[in-house]
Amino acid sequence: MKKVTCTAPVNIAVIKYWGKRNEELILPINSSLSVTLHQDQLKTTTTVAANRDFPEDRIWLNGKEDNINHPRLQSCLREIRRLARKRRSSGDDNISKILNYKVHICSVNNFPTAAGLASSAAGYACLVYSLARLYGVEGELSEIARQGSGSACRSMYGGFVQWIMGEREDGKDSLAQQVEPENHWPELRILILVASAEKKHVGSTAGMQTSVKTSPLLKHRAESVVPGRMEEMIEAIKKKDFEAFGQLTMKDSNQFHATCLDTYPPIFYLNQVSQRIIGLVHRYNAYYGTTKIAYSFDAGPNAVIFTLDPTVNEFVEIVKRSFPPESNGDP
Ligand SMILES: Nc1ncnc2c1ncn2[C@@H]1O[C@H](COP(=O)(O)OP(=O)(O)OP(=O)(O)O)[C@@H](O)[C@H]1O
Ligand SMILES: C[C@@](O)(CCOP(=O)(O)OP(=O)(O)O)CC(=O)O
Repeated sequence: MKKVTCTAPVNIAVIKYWGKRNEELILPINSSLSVTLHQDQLKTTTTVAANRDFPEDRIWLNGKEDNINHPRLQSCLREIRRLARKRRSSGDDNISKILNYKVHICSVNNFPTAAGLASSAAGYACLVYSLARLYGVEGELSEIARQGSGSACRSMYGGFVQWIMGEREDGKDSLAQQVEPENHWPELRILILVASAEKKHVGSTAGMQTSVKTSPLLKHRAESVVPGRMEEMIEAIKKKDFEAFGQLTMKDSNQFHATCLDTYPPIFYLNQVSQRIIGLVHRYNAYYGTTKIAYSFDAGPNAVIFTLDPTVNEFVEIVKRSFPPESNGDP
């Protein structure tokens, strides 16, 4: 038996991906950019084992058996095995044996699954990386992780990562690329305020399909807004300019949720707690006359807060005062 265990962190998009031009290959209608969290925070841990006694491939997600025939899971397995076969044909005998075995995959998220906290990103990045290690496959793996879940390709790298949308129909140029490494902006802090750990009603995949079909705002965003924002965001990150970084992050999150509202029928991911957090952040920044805190919301009500180290304690105190424990269900 051969067994490998790996971990992969969640990434939080500050320029959001929303909408595909190819559903099967998972090719996006716009580029996106994210910050990958540290390995010791929100993460997936996956163990993959290959054994000659396993009669079939199987997967367990958070302790419960899941559907191994899920097309996205099958795409990742097929692509990694294809690369492994290529390696075998170039003379690597160790791989031959394992390629004849079935695999068991066991994956655990240390945070809520399918609650808008990018579990599919960490989950598929971890799956692809673990399988690659099992089969001794190396090289550009973001293209395979992308076929599990679009946002997963960005979790293949640490630090600040862009997913370049690409132009080719076969998706070979739709890849993740590190913009700056993990240690680039050590003062940057990310806090997650969990407004609800419930599974969301409209998943990202289905939600963005409806948006592509019905939202004129999404088309405008992809064609005329995101290209400029990608450039501005990369510059803000390179210069460690929090004012620019924070404002772009909030504006992009707001526009993403505006496209959800522009979708027909509309999709609501934010709830009253999210709206109160947005108000709190803007009041805090207005008080200081500068952007000291920024928020971003994925496809769910949970807030991701970006700030710099000296601001953390004061802001956390304000959140605690605004959402006392007895107000139940709040962060
Ligand atoms: N550890 C994992 N291993 C494999 N697949 C996973 C894992 N975690 C989540 N997934 C898959 O991802 C799905 C959830 O993805 P979905 O996009 O709906 O939510 P999310 O990723 O938590 O939120 P969002 O992408 O909006 O931030 C799960 O139903 C499961 O199929
Ligand atoms: C709002 C988002 O988090 C949407 C993520 O969508 P997914 O990557 O989960 O969607 P699929 O490609 O269909 O699996 C924004 C982002 O992470 O860029």
